[in-house]
Amino acid sequence: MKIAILGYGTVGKGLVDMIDSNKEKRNIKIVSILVNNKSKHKDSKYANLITEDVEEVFNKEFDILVELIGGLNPAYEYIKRALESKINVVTANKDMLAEYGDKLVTIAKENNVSLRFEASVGGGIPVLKPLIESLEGNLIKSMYAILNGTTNYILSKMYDENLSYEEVLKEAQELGFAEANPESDVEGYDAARKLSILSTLAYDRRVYWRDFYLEGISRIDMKDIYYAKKLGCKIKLVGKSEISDEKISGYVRPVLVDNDSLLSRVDNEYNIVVLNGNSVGEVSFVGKGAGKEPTGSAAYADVIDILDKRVCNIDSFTKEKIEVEKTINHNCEALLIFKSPKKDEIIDLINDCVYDHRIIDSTKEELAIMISVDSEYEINNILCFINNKGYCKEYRRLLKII
Ligand SMILES: NC(=O)C1=CN([C@@H]2O[C@H](COP(=O)(O)OP(=O)(O)OC[C@H]3O[C@@H](n4cnc5c(N)ncnc54)[C@H](OP(=O)(O)O)[C@@H]3O)[C@@H](O)[C@H]2O)C=CC1
Ligand SMILES: N[C@@H](CC=O)C(=O)O
Repeated sequence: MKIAILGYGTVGKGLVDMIDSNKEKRNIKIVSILVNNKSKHKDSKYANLITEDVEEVFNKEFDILVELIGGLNPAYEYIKRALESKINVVTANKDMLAEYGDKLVTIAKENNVSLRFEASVGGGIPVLKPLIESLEGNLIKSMYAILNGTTNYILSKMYDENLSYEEVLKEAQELGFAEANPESDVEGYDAARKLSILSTLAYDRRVYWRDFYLEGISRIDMKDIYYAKKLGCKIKLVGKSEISDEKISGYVRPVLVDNDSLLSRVDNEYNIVVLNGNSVGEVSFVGKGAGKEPTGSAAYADVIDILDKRVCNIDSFTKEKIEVEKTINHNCEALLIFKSPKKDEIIDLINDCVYDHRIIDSTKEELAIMISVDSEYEINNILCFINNKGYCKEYRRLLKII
């Protein structure tokens, strides 16, 4: 089996190492490796196969194209070209799947070749294959997950080691966890794209990532961590979606999770996906969600599946787009934090509106109150009243998973 690899960065190197360490078992020959800047790779393993010219790659003969460049362009053009030339494709590119999954799946089908993307969700965790194959007979009703290694790493280090957001983001970049533009990680886009891929496959409807409620971690500071600790919780960037009555609801947002919960035990670059099927009940998949070896392992598994001629059904991408409800319409708890001198007025107003609430902290600068309500609409109303009355313009809210 001959393969060409586009991209020789974190994941590309992880894949090449795995191919090499399994040489005795599998006969996979790398014919070409495309990079952006060849001079960076002059001392690399396989330096003789490295090129900056994509035509040089496509002039070679190969059975699988592995796309590990990232981003939409030129990756889309290269994947499309390979599929149209009846070449199988493996990719780790969730940006691409989330945006153009429907188009690419159609092209792959028309040309009778495989498009595999296990590494695009959950790094090294085998989750797409079990979802598509092992759980095929289940109706998946809901899922919740930690889907971004970089943000989980940042939140863990802020919590455990009191390190600043900026310091840990830099570390996550050096470790190869972060995207080329880390805004994708910290603003939650990456997690939302992964949640949309999972949701599309799980609910057999095309779920578009921008339709989820979306909030990242870039505004989480040490004060939020302080409140989380005080409440016996951690803060995690969680993605959640569910289907009911032909409607999907879903979000990616930072939430408080109890210290003894499943999510709370998933730290650093680890990810977790919990799926709820009608027959199987809850099943969880946990493992490293980012980094060279884990993601290389997932891409390698896709190559092997193609080599062994195992095909899987990913038609859900071509189904009609389904509407997504962004607001939580069942009971929830939230920590509201107000920066305002009008604390008494805010407390009185909350007293009038919410039966179940408790003050967590009240200092000269800040008031923190935990409230329990029947839906997120109530929280929005309270914040709207407070704002309209001019009591506070600067507030934050952190939902708690219950
Ligand atoms: N890092 C991770 O943990 C994970 C990453 N992914 C996904 O895997 C993919 C690759 O990520 P990662 O390995 O981290 O990225 P890197 O930035 O480490 O590597 C990207 C590689 O692609 C090459 N490249 C970039 N742009 C071009 C271009 N226009 N033409 C040719 N080559 C190009 C770069 O060349 P050069 O070396 O010359 O700069 C580099 O070799 C992305 O889609 C990412 O989202 C998925 C799961 C986990
Ligand atoms: N930047 C991503 C890499 C893997 O998908 C992450 O941090 O999870």
